[in-house]
Amino acid sequence: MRVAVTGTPGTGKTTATEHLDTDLDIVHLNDVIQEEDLYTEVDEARDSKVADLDAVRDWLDGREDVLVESHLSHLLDADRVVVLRCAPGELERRLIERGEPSEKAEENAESEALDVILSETVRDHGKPNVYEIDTTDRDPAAVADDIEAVLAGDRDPSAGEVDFTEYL
Ligand SMILES: Nc1ncnc2c1ncn2[C@@H]1O[C@H](COP(=O)(O)OP(=O)(O)OP(=O)(O)O)[C@@H](O)[C@H]1O
Repeated sequence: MRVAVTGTPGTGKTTATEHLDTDLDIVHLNDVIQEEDLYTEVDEARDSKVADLDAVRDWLDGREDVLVESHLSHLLDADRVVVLRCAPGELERRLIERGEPSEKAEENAESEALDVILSETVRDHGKPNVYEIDTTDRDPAAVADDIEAVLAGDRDPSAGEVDFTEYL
């Protein structure tokens, strides 16, 4: 089984997946992209690298029973996709606290309010394979418990129930 855990930067994918108790191999994809040079170019303006998704797919090919964590993971094949959500104000606060520039924090908060990643996920994977989890005001261990429920098949699919449009 391949599970993707996606969500806007700051929703807590890395932190929550570090708390998981699972037999799946956890792939922190952004680290792999850096370490294995799986990018096509460096975006100087955003101080980030543009991932080479074909190279990422090749790297993942043949790896069974993985949980792939990244804001890009929903762009890859997966059996189930977990989309972590966070209220935009709290998301911005988390990113600033992590040391991100305010522009980047604001941009991500707006993207979260607009459901960008959720929409892409539903478009590419279909609603029955999507599991939305709101992380606002929840600690990482509780979020990890919810992800474990998805892995165990104990949680129903959901998409669009979290509504942050009041922040727009
Ligand atoms: N449930 C939570 N409650 C409060 N703060 C959290 C929670 N989860 C993560 N954080 C904090 O928010 C920041 C972002 O978390 P994290 O790096 O796990 O997000 P991410 O979604 O993996 O981001 P990226 O896509 O950039 O890797 C970190 O400083 C982390 O300590």
